[in-house]
Amino acid sequence: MTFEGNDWDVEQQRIAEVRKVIEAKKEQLLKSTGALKGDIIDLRKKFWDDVTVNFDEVDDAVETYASIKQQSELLSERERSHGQYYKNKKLLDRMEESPYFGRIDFAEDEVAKEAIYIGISSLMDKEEDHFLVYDWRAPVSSMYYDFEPGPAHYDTPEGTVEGEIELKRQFVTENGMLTGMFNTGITIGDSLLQKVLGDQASSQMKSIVATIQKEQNAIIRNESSRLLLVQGVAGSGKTSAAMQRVAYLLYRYRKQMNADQILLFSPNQMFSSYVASVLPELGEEPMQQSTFQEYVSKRLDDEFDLQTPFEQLESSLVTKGSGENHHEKEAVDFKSSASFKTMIDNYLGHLSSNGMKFRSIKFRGEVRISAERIEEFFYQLDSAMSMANRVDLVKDWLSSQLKHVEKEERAKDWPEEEAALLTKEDYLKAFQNLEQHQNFNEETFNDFEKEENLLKKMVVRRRMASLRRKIANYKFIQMEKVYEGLFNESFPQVDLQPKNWTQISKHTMQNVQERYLPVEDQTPYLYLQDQLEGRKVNASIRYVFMDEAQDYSVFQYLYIKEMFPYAQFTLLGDKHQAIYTHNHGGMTILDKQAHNGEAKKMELSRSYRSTRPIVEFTKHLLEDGASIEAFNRDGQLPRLWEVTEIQEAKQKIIEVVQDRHREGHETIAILCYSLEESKQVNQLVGEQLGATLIYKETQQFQSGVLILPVYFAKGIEFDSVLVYDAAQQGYQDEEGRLMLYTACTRAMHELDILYNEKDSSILSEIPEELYT
Ligand SMILES: Nc1ncnc2c1ncn2[C@@H]1O[C@H](COP(=O)(O)OP(=O)(O)OP(=O)(O)O)[C@@H](O)[C@H]1O
Repeated sequence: MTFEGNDWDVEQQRIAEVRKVIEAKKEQLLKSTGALKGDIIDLRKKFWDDVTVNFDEVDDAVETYASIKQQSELLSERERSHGQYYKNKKLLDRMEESPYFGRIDFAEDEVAKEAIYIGISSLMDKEEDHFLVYDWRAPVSSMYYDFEPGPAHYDTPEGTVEGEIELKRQFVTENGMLTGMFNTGITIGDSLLQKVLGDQASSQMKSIVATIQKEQNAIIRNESSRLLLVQGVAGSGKTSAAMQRVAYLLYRYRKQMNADQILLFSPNQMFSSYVASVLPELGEEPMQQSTFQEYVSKRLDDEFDLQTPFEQLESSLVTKGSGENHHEKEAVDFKSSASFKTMIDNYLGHLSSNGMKFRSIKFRGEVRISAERIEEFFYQLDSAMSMANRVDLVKDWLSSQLKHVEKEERAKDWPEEEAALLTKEDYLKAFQNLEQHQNFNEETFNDFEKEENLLKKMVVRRRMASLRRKIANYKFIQMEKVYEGLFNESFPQVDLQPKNWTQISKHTMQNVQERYLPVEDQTPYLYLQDQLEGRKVNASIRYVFMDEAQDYSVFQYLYIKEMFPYAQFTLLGDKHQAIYTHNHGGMTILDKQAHNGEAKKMELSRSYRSTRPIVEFTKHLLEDGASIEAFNRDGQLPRLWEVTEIQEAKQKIIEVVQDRHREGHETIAILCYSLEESKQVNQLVGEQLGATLIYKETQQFQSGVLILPVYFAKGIEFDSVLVYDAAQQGYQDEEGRLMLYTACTRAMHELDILYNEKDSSILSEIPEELYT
């Protein structure tokens, strides 16, 4: 709508005034920062001037230590404040560009009426009396997202405040100048959202605070649920909601919590880098981010050749239909389930009385404490104790046994021989050691016998260090054998076993013996290990977010949950994008039943990413896609291109990509069924298009022409998407359908689909008027 000149001018005038205040605050900040910076430089330069260094006597050393500590605390306190100032300055810079994005005029009654301006952070006037801008996360700001003009209310710690919104307005400001202004509730649809969604894709996710939708706001501000499940269709803003929720929680609990106490599990590293900029953009520190695979690798990489989830998926995709992976699928399904966890719990009960496997402790090639002795010691311990307690007692016992071994070894000849070969540095070290611990002076060190004893002790200690380390790390348990025992006939669990248990068992044992651990065995293996070793839980994390949650198995979720017992969980995902092998047809952790009903579930059914024609098209790829709503943004109908031979495909891809380039699109993805297919397509057109092949998950997301398998594109979006060979066999079953849906829903503005023979494919189910 057009505004009367007056309204526009008044708002532009206010922006200018607020910018002046921002400018003044920046100057003030700069002054204090300048002083601080000077302090820091000074402190660093003169660090040692104010420290009295004296190690002559013990008392002097203690004093020296205290004075260094005091000085470095002073320095780090100054550095921390400087960091805070720097952060505030960046926030003010951003606010100077665009001081606020929204306004509501809220009247509690005839007298108490206020124009509330909403921005990324709050701002007080010069006198620090009134809010010129309210933080979008403040209680009063929630009305901006939740209500159209008319009756409205918001919650405060003191209770609910009711009133009337008389005006709701959105602003677009660039470089401090008002470039757009919309009164909502009068215009049809959301003009600002239209504008934002029409923008080009970016290699970094953007914040959505100016246009958060009501249903997303409910997710962002939810505080009551310990477990929040968000099922949202592709492009409905799940990841966006998760990011703004992190920012909200950091604001809401700013006195009790910092960003290090929030952890996001993301699907892959490419995604991690894609979302990394959102929180800094909102003036917050980024939360911790990890992929579950990173955690698993850290724990098991030394011991096993680990399959990655992508390798698992690729292998299942390329062998699909060949009948080769039939048993594998059954194994994956079972090992991903809660039943398998129950089976392991039962197995732990069984291990309590027999079946533990230990490793003999060898030193210099000789068994010093045999596996049988360790086993005997373990099983004579009170079985009422937990397994982890008993294992710990074994560890203590072994450490003490090792002392005897050490003593015996010192009496042998080899330490003396090895001591003769010690370097000068070693001697010096020994001497210092002696001085420190035994108050020796130089003369007594010349005592030959003492010197020799000390050196022998040192030699033996050194040789035994790695053994001690191994014992401290529970390497005396033969973990891989204990895991194998789970699949052994001596532990019958008939009621829980799946149909092909014998075959599954054989295959698993073979893998473990070959030191290869497929994805489905990794979490169960870690779980069993943790139960035996009594791994410490992480008590500091308060919130855990799991994005693309449909891709985690029930077992993985239960494992993660136990790892963070004090955390509240937010799981976000889409059952229609469940393309991982363990989830076909089954329940995902987004289902309430997976949590015994103890969860709050919220649904997002409107898709914001893609244009209306793309959403209308993609929802027909699903059998139950009818409830998916499109946001009203215009665009071209998706284009289907029939090609019958490879040279024709090559020609078409080049033509389409060049057209999209000409139209001004920067991020163009050619999405393929598998990595194998991506490589073939790259061979075909990669060079000519200057395309980048994404072949591993650690690659950074970038703009340009990208060729990648669908599973790498999860969670990410592109201006234009070309799906290659969409009628191929692999896309025909239920799993394939979800993959094709995932692929097509990555497109923001343009969707092109290449196919060979569409008649018998899923594409033939789509009404013809939805594409050209
Ligand atoms: N309220 C909003 N305002 C502006 N943009 C939005 C809003 N909600 C979503 N978007 C945009 O829609 C796109 C999709 O959002 P997002 O990636 O968060 O969705 P998603 O549900 O996680 O998608 P998927 O499941 O397909 O990965 C992004 O470009 C995001 O910026």
